[in-house]
Amino acid sequence: MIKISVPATSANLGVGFDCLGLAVSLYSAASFEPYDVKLTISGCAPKYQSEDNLIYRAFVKGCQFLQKDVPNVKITIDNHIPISRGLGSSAFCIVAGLMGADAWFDGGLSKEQLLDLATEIEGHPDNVSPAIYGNLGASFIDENEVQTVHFEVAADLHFVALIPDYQVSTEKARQILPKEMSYQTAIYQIGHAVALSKAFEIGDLKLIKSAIVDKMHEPYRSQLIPDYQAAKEICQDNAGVMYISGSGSTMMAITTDGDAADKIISNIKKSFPNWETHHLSVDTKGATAI
Ligand SMILES: Nc1ncnc2c1ncn2[C@@H]1O[C@H](COP(=O)(O)OP(=O)(O)O)[C@@H](O)[C@H]1O
Ligand SMILES: N[C@@H](CCOP(=O)(O)O)C(=O)O
Repeated sequence: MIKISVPATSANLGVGFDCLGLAVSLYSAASFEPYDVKLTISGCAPKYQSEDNLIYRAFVKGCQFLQKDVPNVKITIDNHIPISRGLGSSAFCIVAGLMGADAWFDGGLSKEQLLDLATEIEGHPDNVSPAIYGNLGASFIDENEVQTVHFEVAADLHFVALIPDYQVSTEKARQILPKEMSYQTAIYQIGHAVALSKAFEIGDLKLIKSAIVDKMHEPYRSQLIPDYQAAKEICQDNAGVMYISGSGSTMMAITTDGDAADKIISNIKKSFPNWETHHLSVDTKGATAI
């Protein structure tokens, strides 16, 4: 049996819209086995148990790229990444499906090929890059070729995923964004994004706090998260800083102190007892066949 484990990913990191993404220590896995009918899928809601399933679609794309007939397959999902919450559940599906096909045929796909194929399906590289490589990825697309570089993140940074009990669809969160932005805002974003990447690498929380403040998507998307302001205040009151993870609804807190992370969790639980929270570290390995 082939089993692919993929880390959750937190995209954008504030100012790095569609470019920056971080792999974190929360994992989902998908297993692939030969079967006697075309397709059977378990471990997900009935609405995802069809040929439209994103893991299967990526598996088919992987087979086609390797010029192999798509085999009958049983897919079993062991899911821990909440769906449509801004933690890269779609990147998990895409990377797992492609790597499943590669392992099935011993196809020898390079990570670069995997990243190109995964980005083609996802449309943006910021989740799939760290899902494949681990760590913090900075990526861009040039004439259909995806370029990515990786930063190791300082080990003393703590991440806390604050996951509301409501979803935000990535599609809707992209539609509400303005079509243009000014030169002035572009200059602001570039300077902040470059400084933020360094701040993560050296673990400088003071610099993270000023560099992470986004003007490109977060002011618009915060309107889709009714509890954004309250969550932000809880993080700030407990020596942390917070950004919208991916397109939301998850908000990610960063601290340099385990006690502060625990305080953020207990205060969030008091105000929002139905939210899920996870105290996370950075995943350094990316997706693996296990
Ligand atoms: N465990 C899963 N099982 C089946 N489909 C999934 C799973 N996780 C994610 N998906 C697919 O990915 C979509 C969510 O993608 P998206 O809205 O981009 O959210 P996210 O922010 O979690 O990546 C779902 O609608 C579904 O098609
Ligand atoms: N850059 C994308 C990232 C979406 O991430 P997801 O985890 O919400 O799928 C965006 O912000 O739209």
